[in-house]
Amino acid sequence: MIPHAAVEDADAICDALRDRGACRLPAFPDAAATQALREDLVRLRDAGALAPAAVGRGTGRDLRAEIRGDATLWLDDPRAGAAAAAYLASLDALRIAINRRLFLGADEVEAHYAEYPAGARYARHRDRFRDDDARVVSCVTYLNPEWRDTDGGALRLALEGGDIDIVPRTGSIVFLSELEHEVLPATRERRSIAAWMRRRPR
Ligand SMILES: O=C(O)CCC(=O)C(=O)O
Ligand SMILES: [Fe+2]
Repeated sequence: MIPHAAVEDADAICDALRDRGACRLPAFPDAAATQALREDLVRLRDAGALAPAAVGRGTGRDLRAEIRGDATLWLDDPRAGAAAAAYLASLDALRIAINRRLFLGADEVEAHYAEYPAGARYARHRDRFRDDDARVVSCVTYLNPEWRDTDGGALRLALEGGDIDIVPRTGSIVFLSELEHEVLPATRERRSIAAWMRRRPR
C-alpha cells in the first residue's frame, strides 16, 4: 500500500516519501480543477498543440512510440489555459513545503499535459537521468474521472518490496524520481499531467 495524504499535510507526504518513496494525494487537485485541466487538455489536443514525446536527451533524442507513445505540451506554454497556471502554482506550493522538510534542493517545478492514445505505453524508466540528477520528485495527476479498473493504463511503480499498480482515474501520486516505473497500455485514451520538482541547472 502507498500511504494517502491531503495536499495540505506536508508532514504526512514527507513521511511517506521518506518511508515508502511514494504518496498518493487522492483529492489533489479538487474535482473542479480536475475538470478544468481535463477540458484545457482536450482543447489543446483538438487544436493540434500536443506533440509526440521523444525519448533520450541531446543528440540521443528520438521518437520511439514502442518505448513512449504519449503526446505532450508543457503547462507553461502560452497556449495553455488558466487551469494550467493555477495547477503550477499549487504544485510550487507543495514543492516549497516538501523542500523545507526533506532538504531536496528542488528549486522549481515543470509539468506537461500528456495524452496516451489507446494501446500506447511508456516502457520502464526513471525520471532522473543517469547524467543529470535535476529531477528529485515526480508528481503525476490523472484526468480520467470515468476510468474503469478494467481499462488498463496503470502506472506500475517499483517500490522496495515489489511493484504497485496505480489506476489512472483522478488525484495524484508523488514519488522519488529515482524510482523505476512504467505506463501500461490502456483500452482507451489516457490523460494526465506529469510534473517534476527539480534542481535548477547550474
Ligand atoms: O502517466 C503516468 O502515470 C506516468 C508518466 C511518466 O512516467 C512520465 O511522463 O515520465
Ligand atoms: Fe516517468
